[in-house]
Amino acid sequence: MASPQGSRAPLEFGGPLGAAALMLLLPATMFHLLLVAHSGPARLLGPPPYLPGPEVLWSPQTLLLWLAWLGLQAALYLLPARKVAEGQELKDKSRLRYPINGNPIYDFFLGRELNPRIWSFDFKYFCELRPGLIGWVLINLALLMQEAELRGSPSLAMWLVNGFQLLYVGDALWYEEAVLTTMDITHDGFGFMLAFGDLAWVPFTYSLQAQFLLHHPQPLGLPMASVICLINAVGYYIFRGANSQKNTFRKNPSDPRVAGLETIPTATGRQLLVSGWWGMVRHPNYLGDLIMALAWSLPCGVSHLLPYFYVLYFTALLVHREARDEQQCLRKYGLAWREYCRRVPYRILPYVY
Ligand SMILES: NC(=O)C1=CN([C@@H]2O[C@H](COP(=O)(O)OP(=O)(O)OC[C@H]3O[C@@H](n4cnc5c(N)ncnc54)[C@H](OP(=O)(O)O)[C@@H]3O)[C@@H](O)[C@H]2O)C=CC1
Ligand SMILES: CC(C)CCC[C@@H](C)[C@H]1CC=C2C3=C(CC[C@@]21C)[C@@]1(C)CC[C@H](O)C(C)(C)[C@@H]1CC3
Repeated sequence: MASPQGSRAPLEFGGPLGAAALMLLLPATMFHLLLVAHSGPARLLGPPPYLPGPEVLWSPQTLLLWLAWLGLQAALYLLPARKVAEGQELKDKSRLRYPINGNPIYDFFLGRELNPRIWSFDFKYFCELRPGLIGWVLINLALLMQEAELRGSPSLAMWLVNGFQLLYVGDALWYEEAVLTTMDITHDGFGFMLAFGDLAWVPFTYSLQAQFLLHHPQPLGLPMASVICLINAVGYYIFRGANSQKNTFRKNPSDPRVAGLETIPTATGRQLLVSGWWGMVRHPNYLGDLIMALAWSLPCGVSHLLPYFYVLYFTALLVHREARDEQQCLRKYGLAWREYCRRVPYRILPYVY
């Protein structure tokens, strides 16, 4: 197994200090969001309405339920009847690495092991998708049912949020293999960031809009709902189009769907797309994802900032992620990457950023 970063790779996320701060801030933010979503004023920036005592936070049944959920997902993951896909080849496959003076806080946050496995059970790949994403959909569904119980039927806003996010998760599971080329799998280790991110942050904060709607019902008329559906459809079209175009190209550049696209050759033998979606901005998939994020918040109205937390967080995450990817591509492709940046100057939003 290899370490995700070489010993001289520059530190990311603000190094050990940034990593330590994030490990305190992220769980605190998650609890704050959940407490505030349930409170009357639902103020994103105010103090939490109350602090739950340990008797509320600790429940053996909940722990058992959580372990059963992970156990079930692990059992399904291990089923022998499954498709096996190949991941990216590691550069130093044949060499053992001995970490010297690694920073424990930074390493704990980003993880030292790139592919922690026991036999064929890959912890990072397992956690990245199924438990958190399906858990998110189940939490949304539970909130929808609770709303039906409380008010006679689920609101239109709740249906939209559930529908949009179900489509997003369904898409991720349908194109499961594509996760193998994401930065999380190819570059990042399996540390606090991904373990907490996948298993806690995704199901609990990504379901914030549905949690908000349960406690703060919002009127939504059909014309506005149609506009929001259109926004989500445009976002999904860009997100899926861009991701599929790159994945098809990376698998087989002479596939007729991508063979006509203009490319830049690189010293590694790989090529960079410079027309189609990837000629519009350098991260068209992020743009689509962000448009969808907006569509998930709009059904919650504009009276509160809280449901827009996801849009704000996600913009920050993708801007930071884009910068990290940029550094990695510059290291990988050198001059060819500079040429790509010259030909496609905007990163995420055409003519703006
Ligand atoms: N919902 C959520 O919380 C999150 C969702 N996402 C989504 O995950 C998806 C994957 O994102 P991510 O892993 O960050 O990165 P991308 O799928 O955007 O992949 C970036 C890589 O694509 C390749 N590439 C870049 N430009 C080109 C080009 N012009 N032509 C060909 N290949 C190119 C490079 O790798 P190489 O050349 O080695 O192939 C680069 O490192 C995105 O859709 C994103 O929106 C991401 C983070 C969080
Ligand atoms: C806790 C921190 C603030 C941030 C942690 C980040 C993680 C939550 C995200 C990093 C990359 C992710 C991806 C998805 C979910 C969120 C995390 C884990 C993804 C599985 C969502 C569905 C998409 O279709 C995808 C492209 C498969 C995503 C891959 C990246």
